[in-house]
Amino acid sequence: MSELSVNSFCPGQRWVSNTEAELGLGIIVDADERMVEISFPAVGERRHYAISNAPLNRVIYHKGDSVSTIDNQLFTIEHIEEDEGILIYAGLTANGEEVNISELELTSFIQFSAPKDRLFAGQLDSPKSFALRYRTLQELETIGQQPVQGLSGARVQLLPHQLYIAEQVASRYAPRVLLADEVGLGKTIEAGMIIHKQLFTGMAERVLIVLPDSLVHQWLVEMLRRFNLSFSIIDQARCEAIEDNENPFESSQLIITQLSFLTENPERLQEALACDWDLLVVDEAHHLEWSESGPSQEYQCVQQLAEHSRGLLLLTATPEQLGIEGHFARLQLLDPDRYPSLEQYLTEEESYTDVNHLVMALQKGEALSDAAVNQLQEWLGEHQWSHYQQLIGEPEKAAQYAIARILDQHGTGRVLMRNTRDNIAGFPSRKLLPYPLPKPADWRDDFSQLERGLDGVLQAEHQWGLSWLNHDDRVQWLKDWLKQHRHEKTLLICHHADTALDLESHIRLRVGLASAVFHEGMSLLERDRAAAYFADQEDGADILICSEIGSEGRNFQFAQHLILFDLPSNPDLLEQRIGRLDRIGQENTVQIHVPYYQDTAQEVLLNWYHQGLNAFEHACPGAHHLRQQFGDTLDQALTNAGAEHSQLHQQTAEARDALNAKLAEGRNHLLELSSFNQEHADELVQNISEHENDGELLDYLESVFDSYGVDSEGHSEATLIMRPGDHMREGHFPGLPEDGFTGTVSRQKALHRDDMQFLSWEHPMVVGAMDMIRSGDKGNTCICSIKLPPLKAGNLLLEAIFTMSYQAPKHLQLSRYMPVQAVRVVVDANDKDFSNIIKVEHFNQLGQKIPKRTAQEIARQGREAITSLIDKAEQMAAPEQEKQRQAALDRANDQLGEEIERLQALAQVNPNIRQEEVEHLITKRDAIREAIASAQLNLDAIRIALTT
Ligand SMILES: Nc1ncnc2c1ncn2[C@@H]1O[C@H](COP(=O)(O)OP(=O)(O)OP(=O)(O)O)[C@@H](O)[C@H]1O
Repeated sequence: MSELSVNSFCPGQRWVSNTEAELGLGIIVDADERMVEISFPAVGERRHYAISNAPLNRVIYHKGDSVSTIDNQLFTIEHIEEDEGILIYAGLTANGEEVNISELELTSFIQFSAPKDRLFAGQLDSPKSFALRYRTLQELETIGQQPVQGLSGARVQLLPHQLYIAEQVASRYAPRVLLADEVGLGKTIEAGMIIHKQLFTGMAERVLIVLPDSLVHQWLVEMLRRFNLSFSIIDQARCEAIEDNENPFESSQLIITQLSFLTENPERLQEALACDWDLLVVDEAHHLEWSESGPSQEYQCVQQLAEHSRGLLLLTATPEQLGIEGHFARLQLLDPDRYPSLEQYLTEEESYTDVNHLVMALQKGEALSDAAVNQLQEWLGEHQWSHYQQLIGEPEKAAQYAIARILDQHGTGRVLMRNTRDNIAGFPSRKLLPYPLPKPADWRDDFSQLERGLDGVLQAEHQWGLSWLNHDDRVQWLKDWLKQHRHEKTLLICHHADTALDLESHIRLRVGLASAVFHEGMSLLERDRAAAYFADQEDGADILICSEIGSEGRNFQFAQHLILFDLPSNPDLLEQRIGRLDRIGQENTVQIHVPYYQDTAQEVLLNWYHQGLNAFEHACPGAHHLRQQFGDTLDQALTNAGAEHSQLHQQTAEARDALNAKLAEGRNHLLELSSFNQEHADELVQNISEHENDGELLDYLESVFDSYGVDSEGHSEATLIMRPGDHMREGHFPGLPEDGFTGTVSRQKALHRDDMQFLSWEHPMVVGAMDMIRSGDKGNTCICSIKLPPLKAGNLLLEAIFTMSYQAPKHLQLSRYMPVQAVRVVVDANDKDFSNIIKVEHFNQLGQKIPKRTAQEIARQGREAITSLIDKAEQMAAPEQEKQRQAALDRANDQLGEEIERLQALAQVNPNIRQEEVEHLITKRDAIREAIASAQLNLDAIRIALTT
């Protein structure tokens, strides 16, 4: 081809820009001795260049290349001729038709992006860009191999119990789980981590969070501030702003909405149901009431959504708050195969102690009695038993296998995760401070005669009606107390909004404290403002007075004092109230102040909670059960307040101890086993900590910023200020706002400084930059010179990087079986394999940049030699293709095989499992296998080095 005119410009010739590849294929319009004019029809632009340094490369196709004409006719070149400087390509179309096409007739819509095409089109990158590209692949490979992938970027303290649950749950395909940690242990954070990991690893794309009204803002802020996840709220206002026929739930991938919005607007529910969801998250799930007589509207709404979503996270600290049936119904929402009937569930609960004993024996490696072996065989079922038998030569592995199956299929199941304060060190204690007040003379005890029944006594304000503030001694007590505790942040919870409102205005006027009120009559915005005013440490409210809605989900751990102005009749609600302060981040003993009237039902309830359940100073896991067990006796005691009730307290306390012991032996221990494993959790923490702050990320970012023209300057240790530079290569840099931002790689700093973002390998800017580099072509071709003494001068060396690529429907999520794994090959003209001898660092350090024109000349003149080097490299890398396919297949078989096996085992005990379900999984596994089998190893980047 050397006789073809490659360097002189002639109108009609096709050239390409070296610096603006996106312009497509250009046509020379005019050329004289000094200037050349070129038009780029694909983008409708023209450029004028001085001939001496025009950044243009002549495009000459070669025999065997497939090219397209302006009319989109594809042909393969057979022969090339030149006619007065213009190339004529002769070739064959797909139908075998012979064509003669002038280069003028070729399509202008081409982009050279494959490394080989770019190299021969003279589009060469600097050694720095090549090094950055390869480093990006290596970093992606490291990230993809870490079990903590997706969990390390959140701006949170690394708490083992949360990381453990998040890792366990988020690694599953379409997880369906009830997160039931005790109040305040961080379920929102766990859910955030799970969502983030699923999104980060491509296992989920569309997420719907359904919340009680009062928690919308808090979730929105937590998701953004802690996880960089930007959710959109869909409510009435947003729907009105959206076009008539557009489904508002399609307007974003990440959506938060209110449960009440869906139950009150059936057409909106239908719109939500019309969408495809990967993950549905429902907070305060105990509100989804269900009983055999009929499910609540809320339950039905979530049930429909749950059927339309692959994954489901239900969050509640008090799963049994509204009854065991409701708890069961929610478990059934999550995993109908595992929880086919209430009856079976109740029977199973009875056998948790036996399950626990067997699991413990297996864990300790004890010899099993004949009875235990029979039991194990029965529980495992035929298929799993035979698998267990096969493993028996490796006792530990066999035991682990059996334990996992028993816990899942006969224990508390893999859908229920619960951590308790007992598992977690460092929680502050709680202290009850009761304040007895003499019973007023006009007190009405007989609540059967009161309009509000028991509430008329527990919520004393009802005794006096509208003028209650003048009569109720709790009000004076409160004023006195507040005067003694001025400027100590205090949360007061009472049942009714009206009570909260009356109290707040009274306190504000009479005590002169900065106060705020929080109740269901306020708009969401007003409530959030009130909560923020209370949270403000410098100019904020000293006291926040809440109605019952303040007792759920909200974060008030910066306060130490909780005043319970009345007591709820449900002990789970009591725990929810205390949980506002007794949560992660509380640094002091939580002081629970309870004013009450002596010799009234208030005193009876207080004493029963305290002496019977010990519910003020400790979370009481069996509270709901005990409330049911002692319901009648307690109700009687409440009507007979003046009597002695120590026997009831003692009986309750004994039952509590017995129940706790039973739970510890059975359910709770099983839950603990599946919800927490200290050793594994510590490994996760260590794994994240190890990679943090090691300088690698900042160093990487420096190279990226340097290459893409982003300005950055040091702010303080481990902290950078970043902003778009004046000479930024791309108009836009992913994740970098116009006015820049400050980011730190120090987790501690990020936790204390809201004005800084937490920079990690999972930060959107870092992910965006890596994605841009990986999917773009910058850095995929490079020609340099290298001096390596043993190698003779004047030879070409090729460093080729390959990665696997595949075409598969997104829902198969192939990336989780086939993470990035670059293959690097170095070869010379004698076919000698230097891959393990000349490392990438050698090239990076010894490779010298050479003038672009010279490099382009090398590419042109060395085309044949380079092509043959690439062919050789492809042959050398080829076996990796099979290896990577096999590794991906193994991963897919492991994960999906386990799921199929589980379903088959459950089907033996649960006739509801349909054969189609099993078949569906098998079909999916086959599709994944097929996609993996067609994955190809492709050339990602090439660097040619001329030895000197
Ligand atoms: N890992 C963490 N790092 C920093 N703060 C955390 C972490 N986990 C939880 N928190 C904080 O602790 C508080 C309680 O967390 P969260 O709201 O997730 O708890 P919860 O279990 O959902 O509570 P509830 O049962 O009341 O709904 C929140 O203020 C949260 O921001």
